[in-house]
Amino acid sequence: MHDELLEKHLSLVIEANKTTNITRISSWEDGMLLHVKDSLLGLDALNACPAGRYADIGTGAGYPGIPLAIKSGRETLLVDSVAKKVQILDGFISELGLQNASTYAGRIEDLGRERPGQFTAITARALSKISILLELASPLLQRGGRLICYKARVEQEELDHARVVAKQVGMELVDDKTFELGENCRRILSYEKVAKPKLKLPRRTGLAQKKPL
Ligand SMILES: C[S@@+](CC[C@H](N)C(=O)[O-])C[C@H]1O[C@@H](n2cnc3c(N)ncnc32)[C@H](O)[C@@H]1O
Repeated sequence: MHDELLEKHLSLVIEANKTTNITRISSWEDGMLLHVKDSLLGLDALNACPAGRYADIGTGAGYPGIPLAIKSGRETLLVDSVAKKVQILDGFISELGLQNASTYAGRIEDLGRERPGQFTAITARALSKISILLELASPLLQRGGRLICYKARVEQEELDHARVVAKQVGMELVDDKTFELGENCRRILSYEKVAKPKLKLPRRTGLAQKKPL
């Protein structure tokens, strides 16, 4: 049943992509590997988060958010700033009959202002550097909640800077695993909210990405 839903989502994505650009992946084989299998590599990390609401920030076509919503059963919010993508996601949710998923059309920073501390798990794939993800996720998370970052190869410089920013925004690296994914690799890093941020978050909308900490 779950696998059927995962496949149905992928076929809806491939179909929608013919008229609106929501992903650069267009073949079934690539989609099964680089969207479905890849998304599920973070399932253990998600299951390690405290019970509660989960958000996939910068979800695009719903990866990894929709496969993780299907497999975990968590209450899931799919967040994207592009209204057209969110409209397509709403169609996916209704076609798939997902009772536990909903969408937010807007910027992550605005969600952070509207629903501070309301999530126990956040995922982000192909969105930003880790330091930026930490800044965006911290205000959304309750203490003990986790940000799960899907990365490929990560330069030491990015990790070092993430460590500095994590301290500023009250987060700490708690898990770091690397998986094989076809010819590529996927590294999944989880950061836990351990303290109040040392600065007021979210900063003005756009600053996290335009003027990173
Ligand atoms: C490269 S896509 C990745 C999509 C998906 N996570 C994946 O891995 O296939 C990044 C997505 O993040 C969204 N995005 C970027 N910045 C955002 C922000 N500040 N708030 C909400 N969505 C954002 C974009 O609209 C885009 O759909």
